[in-house]
Amino acid sequence: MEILSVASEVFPLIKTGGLADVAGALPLALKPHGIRMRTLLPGYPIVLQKIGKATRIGGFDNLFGHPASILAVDHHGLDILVLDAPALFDRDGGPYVDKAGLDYPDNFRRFAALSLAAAEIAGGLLPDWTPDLVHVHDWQAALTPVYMRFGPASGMPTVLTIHNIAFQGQFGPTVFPELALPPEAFTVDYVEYYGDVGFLKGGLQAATAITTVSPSYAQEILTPEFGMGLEGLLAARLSGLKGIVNGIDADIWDPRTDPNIAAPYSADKMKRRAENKLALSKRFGFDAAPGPIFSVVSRLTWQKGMDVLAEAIDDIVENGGKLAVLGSGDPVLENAFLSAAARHPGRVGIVVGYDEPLSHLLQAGSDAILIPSRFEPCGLTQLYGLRYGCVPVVARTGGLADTIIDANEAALAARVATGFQFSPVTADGLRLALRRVFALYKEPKAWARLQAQGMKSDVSWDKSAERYAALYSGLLVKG
Ligand SMILES: Nc1ncnc2c1ncn2[C@@H]1O[C@H](COP(=O)(O)OP(=O)(O)O[C@H]2O[C@H](CO)[C@@H](O)[C@H](O)[C@H]2O)[C@@H](O)[C@H]1O
Repeated sequence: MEILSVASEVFPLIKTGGLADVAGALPLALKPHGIRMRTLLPGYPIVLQKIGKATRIGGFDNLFGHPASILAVDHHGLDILVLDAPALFDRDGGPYVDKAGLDYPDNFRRFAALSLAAAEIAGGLLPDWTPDLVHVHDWQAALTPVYMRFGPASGMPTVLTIHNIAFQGQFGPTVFPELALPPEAFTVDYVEYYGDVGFLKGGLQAATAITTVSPSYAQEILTPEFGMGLEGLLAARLSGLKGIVNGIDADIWDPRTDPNIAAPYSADKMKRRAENKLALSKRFGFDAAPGPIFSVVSRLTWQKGMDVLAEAIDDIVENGGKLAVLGSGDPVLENAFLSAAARHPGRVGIVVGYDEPLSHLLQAGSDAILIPSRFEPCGLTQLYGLRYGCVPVVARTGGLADTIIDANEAALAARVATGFQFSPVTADGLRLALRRVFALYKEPKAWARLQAQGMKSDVSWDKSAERYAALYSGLLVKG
């Protein structure tokens, strides 16, 4: 089976969040199922630099006013197609925002171009390859199924995966004439969305099947609280909606071989984990007092409940804990953590920014990772935590609820607990959970069992890749 995957970020070429991890890991996980997945992404400068020499296998004389090429390359086992369109992607800032952190004003055009290029590939642009099915991710690729409906690949099945319904790619109606879509696409059946143009909305209407990244989130987005305005549309498409939980790349995230950590360890050789805790303490300037280190690796945003955590920091310190934060985002929240670090020297530290190697050391060296998200489609950091014996403390929502087994008395007695869940997502809710964490941490045997149980959890892609493979096969049979 030949599949074209389309995403705006793909690890290890470009990553700003979990989408990249998934888009980079799924193709490898599908290989044993006889599926060849080629992944199209934009040719940002860093991507072109990382791929090095690539072959031009097709192109456009005029893609939204400019020439563009499709480059092909094998990058560490990933079959990569790059849309090299310098007028759209050769920019100084990040993939979506400029150096000042502002959205590029032509984002609608940049990601419409990605989607149109994908639809053209599906329609036979490349002389030697057409896919059997197209799988697109998030709003940046969501117009692909819409373009396909109006082009030569109109009969080809498509899958749209929602990684976060909060990001919808909504633009004013004036962009519509620039999208090279026929007038009938500006209707409620396609991209028209309360008078605006909705990229995700159009994709949800046009895709053959819709998935999201956990079964609980698939249910939640049917409600007004989590659906962010799209709950009605999703309810109408219920038979085509499925939740498939993310896995993790077990080679990149392996404490036995991870080059980013201070000392390797495994479930049966946990002693050396302490060296990582020491290295982490040094990196964050922590004092030598005993007690658990809590970590955060996250965008610092309201979605991630970081304001709630900021309120509970003093309690962590009063109970003898420490907090190491890696992240960036909302300046108000960055400042809240910076001032907590100033208030509690040796106990609270924050690295503002994005640091992939440090994110590994945090999983290997801290005792527990805090994920107090208000909503979480899947979440990956709790899965990394499980694999690294870093106990996840999570809000009971979305994929967090699906992947962590709360250490309540019954689960502890049955030896199936893997972390802590709490709700509601308030400072008091979190404080109650922290109280349970501190109590269990004081029982080294019980704590070690919790870590061991987590490390035994299957966080690989195996089962989920099977589910995607079954979904694709079903669509192809129907098609
Ligand atoms: N400052 C930093 N430095 C280094 N690494 C950092 C970092 N901040 C975050 N990361 C890394 O970025 C990834 C974030 O993963 P999340 O699951 O939290 O996804 P995110 O909310 O971005 O995306 C959405 O997509 C994913 C994938 O489907 C869903 O799991 C999730 O619920 C949904 O919100 C992790 O690999 C994490 O280690």
